[in-house]
Amino acid sequence: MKVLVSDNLGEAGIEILKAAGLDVDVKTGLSPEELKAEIGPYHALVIRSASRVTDDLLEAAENLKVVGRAGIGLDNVDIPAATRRGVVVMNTPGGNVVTTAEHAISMMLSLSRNITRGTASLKTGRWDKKKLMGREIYNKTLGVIGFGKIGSVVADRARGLKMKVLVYDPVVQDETIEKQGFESVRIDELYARADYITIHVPKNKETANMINAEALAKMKDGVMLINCARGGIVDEEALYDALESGKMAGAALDVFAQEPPPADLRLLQSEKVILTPHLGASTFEAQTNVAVAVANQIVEYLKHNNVVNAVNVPSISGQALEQLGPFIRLAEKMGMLHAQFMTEQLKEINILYNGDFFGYDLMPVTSAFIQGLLSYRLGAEVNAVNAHYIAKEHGIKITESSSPETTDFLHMITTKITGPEKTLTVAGTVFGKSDPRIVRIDDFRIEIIPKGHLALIHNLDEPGAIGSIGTTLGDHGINISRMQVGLEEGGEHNIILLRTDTPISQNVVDALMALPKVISVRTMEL
Ligand SMILES: NC(=O)c1ccc[n+]([C@@H]2O[C@H](COP(=O)([O-])OP(=O)(O)OC[C@H]3O[C@@H](n4cnc5c(N)ncnc54)[C@H](O)[C@@H]3O)[C@@H](O)[C@H]2O)c1
Ligand SMILES: O=C(O)CC[C@@H](O)C(=O)O
Repeated sequence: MKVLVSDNLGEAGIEILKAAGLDVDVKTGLSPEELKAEIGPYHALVIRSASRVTDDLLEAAENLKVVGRAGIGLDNVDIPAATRRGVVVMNTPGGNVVTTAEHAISMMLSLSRNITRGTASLKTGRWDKKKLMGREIYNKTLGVIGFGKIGSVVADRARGLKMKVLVYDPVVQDETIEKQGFESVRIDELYARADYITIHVPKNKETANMINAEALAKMKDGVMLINCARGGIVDEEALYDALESGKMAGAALDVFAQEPPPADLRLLQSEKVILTPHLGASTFEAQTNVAVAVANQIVEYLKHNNVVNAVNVPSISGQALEQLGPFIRLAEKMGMLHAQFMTEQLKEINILYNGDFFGYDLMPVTSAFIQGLLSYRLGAEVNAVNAHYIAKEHGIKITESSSPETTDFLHMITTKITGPEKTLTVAGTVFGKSDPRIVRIDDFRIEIIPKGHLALIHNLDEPGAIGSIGTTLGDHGINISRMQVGLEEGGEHNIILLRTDTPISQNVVDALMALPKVISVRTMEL
């Protein structure tokens, strides 16, 4: 398996990839065209924020299975396009949280005490002691917008500096914020009361340009703003105007609408602005953390099919994988079984989970079922990442429900496929810790390991029927390793489920069909 590292990645991560036996190439600073020309043979792409993973790039990435972002932000990745093409996109939340929070605090302190302006003026031979009068942050009010991983660390560090902290986050409950000792307020109150405002929200439709002229007008005179989140959350022109008018006393920016910012960006000329070139996550510690995390995640996925921290497929890891893994494998086989039975158009998929599935989200199991079902018809491009998407694209309705009630088994998955004319129900369970079994096909109760060559035969419930089937298979050199016979509801037909050591070819099916007591034969490969 080949891994391309197209942005700077901590050495520790590269070592992990190599130690896992992966073939690693580090090629940084490639233009989009160069990256497109290189990507073809690679199975994994490791990026930070410089490489752009566009639909166009993905089209050329014919072997790509996973994009790993050493860091959090994924605004340089076309996630829907990756999903459509079955490429897992993963990031490493957590690894650079403290570092970025510390950067925001550093920016606030630097801004308050004119550290950068003092440095610059001294280097030009000046002694601007009077001009560069600062302000204390002690007892001042910090408004934190976004109380996620980074915002909550910033709030905690600010408390340590004896600041009063106000928090605005429409998602986090007031009680959660208050329990941690901070005051939860609405946004306008934060604007009205804060001496410093620091932004820690993701950039999305709602937050793009959220700090615009209107928001700036609501802020306290002399406020200072820190943005170590994403460029484009702050309207750079409106910010420049607020600084020029004296409404705002200073701003610290680590991120820009365009990176690097254009040389004619007016903000670059303002004395009241301090700037860093997206350095929020740039410490040795954070880069080691994210490099190690992304490398381990890629190894887990490429070598063990274990998806960790993915943003476009339900992630599963550790204990969850141990407990759900057998059900995931069972569900995929059940999907394959359905696909071979139900040859008509698919309209609807219903999945019912009975029993206690250890409290886990069962989405990975459902995805595996859909993957098994659709990949049989549509080929290997259907995988757990894009299975839901492809089903939706084909107009197939999917409903999933679960009930803690157990039936005949501790855990049971019942899947029903509806086509224009027929329905098919298949149920399965796992015996012990990892022994999958199909236990029902429509009303036929069975117990079969979903593996190998199977045949389902309908025959008349008359003496000699089963014997003639066994003899015909034997005449063609096919050994039956397992046979189950059931009586269909109503009693006229038998259903025989056979497992054979070798596949049953079409000429054998024809020979079976020629037997007077055989009504139908369907073979399956699981
Ligand atoms: N400068 C850097 O190098 C650097 C490094 C890491 C992360 N980041 C950026 O920092 C930001 C925060 O990262 P995080 O890991 O803390 O994310 P997170 O997902 O843990 O937290 C984001 C928080 O913002 C809240 N939020 C969403 N919309 C909001 C809105 N309209 N108003 C107020 N709150 C809102 C969410 O509820 C969530 O609690 C992201 O934009 C991330 O890309 C930058
Ligand atoms: O890789 C970087 O330096 C950017 C980090 C940061 O913006 C992130 O989103 O994790």
